[in-house]
Amino acid sequence: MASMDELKKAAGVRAADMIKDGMIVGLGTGSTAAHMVNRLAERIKTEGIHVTGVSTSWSTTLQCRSLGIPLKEMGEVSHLDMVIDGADEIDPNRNLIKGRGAAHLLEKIVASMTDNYVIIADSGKAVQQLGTKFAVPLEIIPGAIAVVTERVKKLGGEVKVRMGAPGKDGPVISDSGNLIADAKFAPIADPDKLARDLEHIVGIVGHGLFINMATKVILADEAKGLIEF
Ligand SMILES: O=C[C@H](O)[C@H](O)[C@H](O)COP(=O)(O)O
Repeated sequence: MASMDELKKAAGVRAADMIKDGMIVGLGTGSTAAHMVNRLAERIKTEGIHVTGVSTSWSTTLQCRSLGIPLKEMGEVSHLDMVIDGADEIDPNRNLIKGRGAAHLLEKIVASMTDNYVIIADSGKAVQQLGTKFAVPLEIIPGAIAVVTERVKKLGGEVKVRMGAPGKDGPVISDSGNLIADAKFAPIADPDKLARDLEHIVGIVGHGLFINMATKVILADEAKGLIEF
């Protein structure tokens, strides 16, 4: 029986093998994206392909540096040939919840730079409706936490500031210096509307709903192998 990690690796390897020589590629964050980055490094070494990455977090940047993957700064580019990333929930329309690792704001900026956005995951991430298992991660300007909590409540969500244990006392602070919180909604009937409503709340600089962004999903399933849609 394949472990969860083996399934994530299968999806990561499949996506890394889609990268072509000469591409500039956005590299996501998380345990599944890490497998993709490892495979990309292996291809750069063994096949001699020239690929430049754009990282979505300090975590991925450090991994790329240790593996010798050349990187460009996010602020230097406005178009990417491809972006590959993991997700926390994926619905049948390829809408996503992302941000378990607090990287969703930078991941969304990078994802907005491509029309080739590939999501990789084990099949346990597939849901019929977003919000089934996960809360919606928010990135919030610290001084706006009280007003954001009130406004999100009016939309039916319960906001909890995410705590940094075991590696840090107090709240999780994003790579951009903002507070991370999670807003729990009942399964989300209209994710597109909720995404727009959250964008209208001053003080929220990013949320983990990724609507109509992914162009391909690769799911690794124990019984069915790789599923693409
Ligand atoms: O902030 C983290 C990201 O959105 C991740 O891509 C997402 O949480 C999936 O991570 P993993 O592949 O570790 O489940």
